[in-house]
Amino acid sequence: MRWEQGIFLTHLINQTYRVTKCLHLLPFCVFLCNNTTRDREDYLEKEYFMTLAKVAAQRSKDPNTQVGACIVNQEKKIVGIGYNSMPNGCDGQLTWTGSEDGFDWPDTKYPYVCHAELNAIMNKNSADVKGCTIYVTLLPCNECAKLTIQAGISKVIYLSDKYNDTAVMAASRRLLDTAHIPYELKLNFDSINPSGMRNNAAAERDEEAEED
Ligand SMILES: Nc1nc(=O)n([C@H]2C[C@H](O)[C@@H](COP(=O)(O)O)O2)cc1CO
Repeated sequence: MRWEQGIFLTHLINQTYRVTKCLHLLPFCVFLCNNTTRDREDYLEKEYFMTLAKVAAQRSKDPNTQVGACIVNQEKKIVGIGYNSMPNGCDGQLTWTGSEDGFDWPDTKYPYVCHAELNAIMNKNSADVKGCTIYVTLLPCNECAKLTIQAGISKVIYLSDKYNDTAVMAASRRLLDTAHIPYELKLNFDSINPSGMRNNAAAERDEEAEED
């Protein structure tokens, strides 16, 4: 061995010794790297937007079914939000009567109510909603499916399909399928009504009546 090689070897041994002295810090460095430089992976996305749709639903004055919708663009920005309501200026002047027996169609809410999807699209704060995803707490009806298609929305995520077996929803699914718009049932949320405020209030009233 030449003397230059000797010096180099001594230097190498010295460095290795220094590194091994710090090896106990390695797990800490890995922890730091994992926790400070990487994005969290379990952040909310679909649940976040669906929760906003659920909150919007709570603004509805429909005593029977409250629906909310939240439209999100490809940058994951909210561009529209809405809930089922009577048309502007018509609050308190039209009935909320639903499908109860004994009422003709013009005397129910159905010809008049603006669905959550329509309101979310109309409330948009962007030029259009092309390529957006709509989060809606109830599967869109055929009229809203048409609206969704014509507005250029490219995906539907819904929470409840309580009217799944009706002709209206069959037509809606046919429309969405034909227009190649995927619709996805977002599970792991309570259905829209059981824990709703109206029902809680009704349950509380029932409990109070039972106590009296
Ligand atoms: N996708 C939907 N968006 C909506 O905003 N709605 C609204 C219209 C009515 O106000 C209510 C349905 O009333 P009911 O038939 O469950 O008492 O929900 C309904 C659907 C489903 O058809």
